[in-house]
Amino acid sequence: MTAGEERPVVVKTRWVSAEEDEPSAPPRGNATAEERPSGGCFEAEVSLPGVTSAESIVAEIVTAAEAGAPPSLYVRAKADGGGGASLSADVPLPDGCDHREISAVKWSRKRSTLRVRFAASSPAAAGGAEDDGDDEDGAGPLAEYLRMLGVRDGEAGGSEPELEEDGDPRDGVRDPAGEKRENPSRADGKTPQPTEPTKQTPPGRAVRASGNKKKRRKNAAGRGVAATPGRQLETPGRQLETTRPGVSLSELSDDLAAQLHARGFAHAQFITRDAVCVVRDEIKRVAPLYTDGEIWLGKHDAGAQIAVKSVRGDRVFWMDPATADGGRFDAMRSMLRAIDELVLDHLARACPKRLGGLADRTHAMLAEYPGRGSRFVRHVDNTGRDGRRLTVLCYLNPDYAGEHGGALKVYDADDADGSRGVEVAPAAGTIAMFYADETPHEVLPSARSRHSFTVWYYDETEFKDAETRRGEAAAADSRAAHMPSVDGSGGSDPGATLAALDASDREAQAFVRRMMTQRLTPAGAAAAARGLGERALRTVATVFGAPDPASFVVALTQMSQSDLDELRMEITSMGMDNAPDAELVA
Ligand SMILES: O=C(O)CCC(=O)C(=O)O
Ligand SMILES: [Fe+2]
Repeated sequence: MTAGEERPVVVKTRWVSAEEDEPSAPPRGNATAEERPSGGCFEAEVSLPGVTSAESIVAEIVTAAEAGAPPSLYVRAKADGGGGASLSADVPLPDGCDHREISAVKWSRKRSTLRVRFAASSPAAAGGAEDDGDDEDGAGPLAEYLRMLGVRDGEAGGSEPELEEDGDPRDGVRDPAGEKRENPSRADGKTPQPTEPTKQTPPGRAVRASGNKKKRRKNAAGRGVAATPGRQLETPGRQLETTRPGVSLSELSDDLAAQLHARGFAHAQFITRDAVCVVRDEIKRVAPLYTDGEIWLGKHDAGAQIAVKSVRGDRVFWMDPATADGGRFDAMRSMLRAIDELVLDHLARACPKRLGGLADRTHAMLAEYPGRGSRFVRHVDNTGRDGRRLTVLCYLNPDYAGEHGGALKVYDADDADGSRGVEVAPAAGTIAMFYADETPHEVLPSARSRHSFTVWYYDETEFKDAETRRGEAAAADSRAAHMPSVDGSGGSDPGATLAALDASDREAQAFVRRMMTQRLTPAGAAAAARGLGERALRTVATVFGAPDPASFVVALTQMSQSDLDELRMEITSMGMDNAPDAELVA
């Protein structure tokens, strides 16, 4: 364990027997750290004196750079008051503890302790649990859990007493599958606000919607979809906005337009639950093709596109027309046609000022938030004038219930402190839309798998301007491979964002990932940085906020381990803290 710089951090570890781990079991004597019981779990309790909110804790599992070193639970936090002392603890995880399987997390605000339980690995899993060099899961579920704790813990207090409870350590222990969890959103509907990251959702391979407007209008009969009466969903402590009685496409458009006028976003029941089931059945076929949703870390002109699960936890698949037209996605295509008609023919007329210039759209992005607290922190989709004007989502969750969490939370464009967010349940067939260039929104932690698809409609003029800028940038710098290509010329696989990254981007990305998921020494990090190509190093320096590549390498060599840890944590928690020089762009 490494104690923090200014305050003592006490770490207690122990093996917990299966009986004690079972919430309904009567208390038993604890197993000691040495006696590993069969079944049960390994528990690490980290006391963080002076820390009063889970929001100021970042925790992750790090795998050491050196072969053979055990993975560890690395916790860093800021104490309140007096300049906010930094605390950190590095808890090596013993053999027999599956560092990939967090079975419970509890934050006790009263005692300022964070308790994390890991499943005991089965003999077969124990072998497989060794670091295989795949760092994808490094910052995984624990960080997400902590975000959930942050959501539940806070000033408003009250509705989730187990988080504040001292006493029996079994209190408040959570089921990672979310089975027994209450809605992870705070009862007052508020979510702790990261200072707002500017963030965009990637258009992927953007395309013009097939055909011209007239043709689309002709095709968009909306067959196979029908609006139906909505229902109200309740969740402990608050009511989610959901749906309203179904109507025709033009009536639906009138309603949505009125909502857009009044508050900048809109939602309604769009397709039936049955239609949702058919679509879900269709998209099962592409399930293996989903890849991690990515965000852009860095600035507009330099950065790396990477997956940061704690910021954006979905997996996505871009459905290009060739796939959609392949004859196997009839319901999906029918739904898209109906949405095109709704937006391009009805809403564009009803909201001429903001939507009158809509012409084309991106491919449909299928997304799944896999549960386990996966979320997408508050962001605005289009902060770079990339042409996207309207975001349209349709939710594909036939059995959604409020306690599953995962609500879309939408804020007024001028709601800087995020106090006036409205939650929309991702219930089967609900359509939601908002202005892509001005509406902050987030996906609250989802305890269950949550499916949706999204299309972004372009404003023609802004899009053309963006295209011109991209053309210029591409001529100057082939990094334009990052940017959407309207004609699909950037590659043949719209799902594989990574494929569009050139070699130096990949190099930069690998370095950033390594920095975020492995506990490198400063010398090791500097050596790795020196090994980067010139352009990758430039990108990486920008991501880490260095003025230039050389200073970045020098800074790494001069850093202490705790400086480096701090830097890593800053990057890991981007989006929570909005590191000052960085933009988050998805
Ligand atoms: O799924 C949602 O409700 C919103 C997702 C989102 O904000 C995005 O993909 O940019
Ligand atoms: Fe978004």
